[in-house]
Amino acid sequence: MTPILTITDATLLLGDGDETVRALDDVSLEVAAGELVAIVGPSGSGKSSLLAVAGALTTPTSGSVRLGSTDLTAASSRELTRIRREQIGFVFQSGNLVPALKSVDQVRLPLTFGKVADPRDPLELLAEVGMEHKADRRPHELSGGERQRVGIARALVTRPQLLLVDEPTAALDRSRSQEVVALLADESHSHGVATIMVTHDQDVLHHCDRVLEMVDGRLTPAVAPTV
Ligand SMILES: Nc1ncnc2c1ncn2[C@@H]1O[C@H](COP(=O)(O)OP(=O)(O)OP(=O)(O)O)[C@@H](O)[C@H]1O
Repeated sequence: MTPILTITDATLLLGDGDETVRALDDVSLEVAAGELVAIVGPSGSGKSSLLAVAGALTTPTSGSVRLGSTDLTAASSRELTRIRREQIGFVFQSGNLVPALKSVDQVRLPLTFGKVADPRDPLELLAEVGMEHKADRRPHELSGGERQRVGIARALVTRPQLLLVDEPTAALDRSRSQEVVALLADESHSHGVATIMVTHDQDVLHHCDRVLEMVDGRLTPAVAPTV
């Protein structure tokens, strides 16, 4: 099967002169449609850098990144902006919702930045993540887990091929964490989305199809899947 995301020999140097940090060191990764891949590893090991490179927010110093048939390392910044908006969904630590907007408008927001070929219906998507009954609520009226659900719906409204998720359970208790990652697994599997999730949370890894570990900018499949 052709992977959705293919990172080949990516190295990312950050900083300058004597202060240069090898944030990514010859990283290769393929993620297939419908696959949920977890990235674990110590603080400062390069996990955020990997998400930034996968999400076309940063171009690696060397190596290549392909999304479907598009080489992101060769694309113009205008093209990258379009790809990020239409083909990549981002989910952040605590939902990153806009304080003034109702849930349904949070989900609709990515559709207001320009034309999207085949958007999901925001209300249907809210129903799918179990939040249709709170479509009119604003973030301060929602729990942490509910905010994450809305954030996940917002990331999926453009039908992205790739979903990048940064520590989705950082602000959640154990049972909410399980629910949110189970939802991510379900959405990835049922809609064929290639998903990469960075997490420190060992308790949610059993929901993931693969677990990789980042150490000193290098990616290894060293972590045994936890059941
Ligand atoms: N803009 C920058 N300039 C210089 N060095 C940077 C920059 N951003 C990150 N780094 C360094 O690159 C390395 C990887 O950082 P990164 O944020 O990718 O790690 P991480 O695994 O996501 O960490 P955490 O779990 O704490 O979020 C670290 O050594 C960090 O200090």
